[in-house]
Formats: sequence, C-alpha cells, structure tokens
Amino acid sequence: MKYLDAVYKETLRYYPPVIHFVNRVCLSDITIRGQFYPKGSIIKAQPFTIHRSETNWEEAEVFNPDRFMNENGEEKTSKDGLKWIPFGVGPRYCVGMRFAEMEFKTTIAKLVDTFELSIWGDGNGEEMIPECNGIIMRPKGPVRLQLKKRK
Ligand code: HEM
Repeated sequence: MKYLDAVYKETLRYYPPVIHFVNRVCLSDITIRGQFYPKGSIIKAQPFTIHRSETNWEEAEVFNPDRFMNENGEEKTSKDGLKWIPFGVGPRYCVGMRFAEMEFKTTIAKLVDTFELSIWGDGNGEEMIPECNGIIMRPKGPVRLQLKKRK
C-alpha cells in the first residue's frame, strides 16, 4: 500500500490531469515577491509547470515513485504542499480528491491482483504522448498493455 501511494502521487505529479484550472482572483491590490497585481487580476497556478520545475523537484522529468518514500520504505511527507497541487490548494481545492484517490488505488490494486501486466509488443512499448483537450490532460492514443490472468 505504501508503494501504491507513492505511485499514485508520482503519477499525479508527472501527469496532472487538470492543468489549467487552479485560478484565483485578487480581491484587492497586492504585491507578491515584488510583482504588483491590481485588484481583479486572475492568477493561475499551473500544476504541470510546478510539478516539472527543477526548482521544486530533483530530476523533475524522471518518473520515479521512490521520491515519495524515505530510505525505510516509509511514506515521505513534504512540508511544502505547494509543490504538489494536482487537486489545487486552499479552501477551494478539489472536493472529489478523496474519491479520486480511492478510485485510482482500487483500480490499480484490483488490476495488479488479477493480472500480470507487461508492456505491449516487443517489450519496448510505445511512447505515451499526452494531449490536453482544453480541460483534461490524457493520453493522445490508446495505452497498450498485455494482460495475463493470474492463476
Ligand atoms: C484525478 C482526478 C481529479 C483531479 C486531478 C481534479 C483536479 C481538480 C482541480 C485542480 C480543481 C481546482 C482546485 C482549485 O482551484 O484549487 C478541482 C476542483 C473541483 N473538483 Fe476535481 N479533480 C479530480 C476529480 C474530481 C472528482 C472525482 C470530483 C467529484 C466527484 C471532482 C469535483 C470537483 C469540484 C466540485 C471542484 C470545484 C471545487 C470548488 O470550486 O470549490 N473532482 N478539481
């Protein structure tokens, strides 16, 4: 379960499905880190950009669930919750977060329990190309895997 949790977090870090919608409107004039924003400005925090920034994550372009585990195989908690924001942040963060987490973990656990999964074809697989339909980032083409029922 600990590794599944790390895979869940790393999947959402690497490919945050919602890449545009963490927006906030300034209710008054404000200056943040020397940058002035007048009242009414819309500020966007883009999860994809934040998740792939080397300032926030070591080897940000590498998919590595281990980054969420410590040397004892225990869950590593980040003190800075603003580096991982697939569900947004603050009082208006995603109300479906816990449901989505349960769905993800149940599906993966059931799949892995029932089937042996391997990469389709020659074992090298195909490059998974993400695309954004304006709202959601998802695979552009089919994701092909081989499934062998466990005995
Ligand atoms: C992996 C799945 C999901 C992702 C990545 C996701 C992501 C997000 C993000 C980034 C926001 C904006 C949060 C912010 O502005 O700080 C949001 C808002 C919201 N999400 Fe999700 N979401 C997911 C699943 C769901 C599910 C399953 C539901 C409902 C069952 C849901 C319902 C909502 C609602 C109602 C809001 C608006 C909350 C508000 O404005 O107060 N989401 N979600």
